[in-house]
Amino acid sequence: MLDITTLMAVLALTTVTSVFGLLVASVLNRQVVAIRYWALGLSVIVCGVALQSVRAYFPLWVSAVVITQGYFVLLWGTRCYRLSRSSRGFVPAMVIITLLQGLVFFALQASLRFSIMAHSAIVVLVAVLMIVELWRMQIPQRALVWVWSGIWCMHALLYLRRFLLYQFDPAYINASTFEAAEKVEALNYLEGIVFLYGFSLLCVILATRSLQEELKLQATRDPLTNLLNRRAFEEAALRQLAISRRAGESVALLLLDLDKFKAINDAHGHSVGDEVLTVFAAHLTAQLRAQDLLCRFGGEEFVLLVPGADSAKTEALAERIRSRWQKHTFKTLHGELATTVSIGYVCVNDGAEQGLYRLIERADQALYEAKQQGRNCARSWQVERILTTAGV
Ligand SMILES: Nc1nc2c(ncn2[C@@H]2O[C@H](COP(=O)(O)OP(=O)(O)OP(=O)(O)O)[C@@H](O)[C@H]2O)c(=O)[nH]1
Repeated sequence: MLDITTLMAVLALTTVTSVFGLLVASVLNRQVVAIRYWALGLSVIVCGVALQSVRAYFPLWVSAVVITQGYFVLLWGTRCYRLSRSSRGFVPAMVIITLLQGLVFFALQASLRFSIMAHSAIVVLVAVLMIVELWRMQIPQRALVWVWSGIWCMHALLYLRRFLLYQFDPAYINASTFEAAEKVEALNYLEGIVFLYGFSLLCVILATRSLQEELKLQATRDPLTNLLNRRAFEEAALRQLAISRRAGESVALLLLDLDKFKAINDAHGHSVGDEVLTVFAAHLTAQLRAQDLLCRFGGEEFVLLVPGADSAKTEALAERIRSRWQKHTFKTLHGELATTVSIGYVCVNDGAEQGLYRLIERADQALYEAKQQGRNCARSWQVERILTTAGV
């Protein structure tokens, strides 16, 4: 049998090193909000355990509230991790949980057995929610989610066992002092050591993964509209064109340019201009299929690659985008604002033998035509005719 004093000393050391490691990691990974909560949660648990060790001066129910509170802070961190941002309402939520737990543990303070059972039930509940939170995320590295689940499952099972022992086993039921109860909990201390090291290591790995995702996003996305940026689009479009070429399928490329955008900026300010760009990006995204590639090409210009689209489909798509967009209105300080878009497109049936840059060049020529023809219209590079002149 393992010596309980040794186990407690190792557990204390583990807790201190884990908390220290997480605090350092939270300072180094400031962008990842979750790790701050995880570090804070473990620190709160450490404070609770410290209070427990000076129970001669502090009522035991206070340390029970503090320890279980720490678990809820960890849960809050995992929620922030899932949402990829700081979630509002942390302070009110924690105040409510503290009050509720305070009431429960204060009411149960006369019974060590029921206090320990309540403590165990709360830990089991939080452990289950910790697992659910991570599974709700679509993390591609499934191994991470499984290890996280394994660690929290083990923690939940140990506390469930503890709950059941205090419910049914006379040896535990009759342990009337904290010292006596501690002696039958060697397994919990042992698990605590594994849990703390495993959990803090996983927190650091998850934070690193989150940072990598963020960097990838910054490298491939336009920050204002969240569409593909030019570089990412070119890479994806070249890949798609090679696939289309092999399959011998048609492909369309559309260049879309918001009309008189400079005038919008000048009259209503840059923030309204930004709003128009964001809403236009959402307007386009809503009309596309998963395989279509949409990119903010620069300024108020967007490019769209539609695999498998023939001339008729492309014409219909361009017209749909154009006609629906002119119905959008924006509320501004100077009243309602409506904008229009000009579109130039090119459609090839031979699997895009011309290559990406040739297609862009041709769509650009068609767009130039559309602008020359008075804007708010779509022009094809092949068949030089205006699809509609509505609103011109
Ligand atoms: N608000 C905002 N404006 C931008 C952004 N990027 C580029 N612009 C502005 O977009 C305007 C583009 O103006 P122009 O290229 O003259 O085109 P236009 O006014 O739309 O005229 P036509 O294309 O001929 O209809 C410029 O004033 C840029 O400052 C952005 O991210 N946000």
